[in-house]
Amino acid sequence: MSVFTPLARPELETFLAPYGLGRLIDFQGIAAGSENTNFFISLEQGEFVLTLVERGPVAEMPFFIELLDVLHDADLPVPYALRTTDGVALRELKGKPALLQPRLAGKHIKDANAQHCAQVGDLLGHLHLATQGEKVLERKTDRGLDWMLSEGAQLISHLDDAQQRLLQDALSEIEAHKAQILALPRANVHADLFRDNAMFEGTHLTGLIDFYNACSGPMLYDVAIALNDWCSDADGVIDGQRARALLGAYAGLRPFTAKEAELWPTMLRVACVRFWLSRLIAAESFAGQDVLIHDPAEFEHRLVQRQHVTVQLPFAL
Ligand SMILES: Nc1ncnc2c1ncn2[C@@H]1O[C@H](COP(=O)(O)OP(=O)(O)O)[C@@H](O)[C@H]1O
Ligand SMILES: N[C@@H](CCOP(=O)(O)O)C(=O)O
Repeated sequence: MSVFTPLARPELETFLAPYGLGRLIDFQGIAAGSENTNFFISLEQGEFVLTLVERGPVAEMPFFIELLDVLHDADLPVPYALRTTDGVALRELKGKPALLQPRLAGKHIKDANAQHCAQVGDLLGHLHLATQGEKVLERKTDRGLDWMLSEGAQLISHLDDAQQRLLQDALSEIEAHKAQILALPRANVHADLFRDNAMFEGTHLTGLIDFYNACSGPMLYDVAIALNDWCSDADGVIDGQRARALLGAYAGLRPFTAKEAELWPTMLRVACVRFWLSRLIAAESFAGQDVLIHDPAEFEHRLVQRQHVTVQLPFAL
């Protein structure tokens, strides 16, 4: 489980009092998640989630709070930091940055179908429309192309021969296309829109959570990250029906450009490298600990399958 910082009822009651949301009825640590400590909190006035930020870009909490405010104001189903009666959003508990957010309805789904994927494409399109161009809130990702190149170069000797060839080819491709990728149309990107960061009621998308990888960057990168998770089968092969549903819904809101269509296969591979590397690093650094570790091989297989991309971007000449 991933409750890194346990909390006792009295300290929680003291922390929650300034929100003016009534007495604490119940609270429960959330086992899912791998970065932060989260609790479901029942107060007299509703259901909430308390997050203690454990690692990652702690100093950049004001960016995440501002971005979620923008998206909430755009009526997107995202959490946002509730304010105390004195107007404070970012607080501290047990020495960690702490946020109280509304609890969103719905649950994660494991087996996505084309309807789920269309909803994901639609939400991603709205997220990008709300933040693209001059509206973008700048934040450089800490897991961008330079990070991939330097971490990849360090990790490559830990891999077997076939894996080394696969990774080396992908790193060379990143190096060769870096400038073109960074010149693609930009917005704020979630950068981690996996099934375990979205919630559904039936086929209705009710929540997008976990914005701690959000940054400013190429919108196509976000589409590739989402498609790699939502539209892959167990062997990493892209499911054409789900992929067309996601891409079609997205393109209905924001048509892809010619340059995006050209870089699409490359971007799918870049998005595989990003999570193959972060999972390899997590598997090494958290080995033997009680922390949720995702299987790095899943992205190795997806990267193998992305060597020949048959699902093109819907792009009108
Ligand atoms: N605002 C929210 N509403 C409902 N559930 C939430 C909310 N925030 C987090 N959760 C639940 O907590 C789990 C872990 O949250 P997440 O942000 O993914 O953690 P981590 O940053 O540690 O990966 C999610 O899978 C979800 O079930
Ligand atoms: N969704 C990711 C985990 C989040 O990435 P991280 O780099 O912030 O750990 C995955 O499934 O690997």
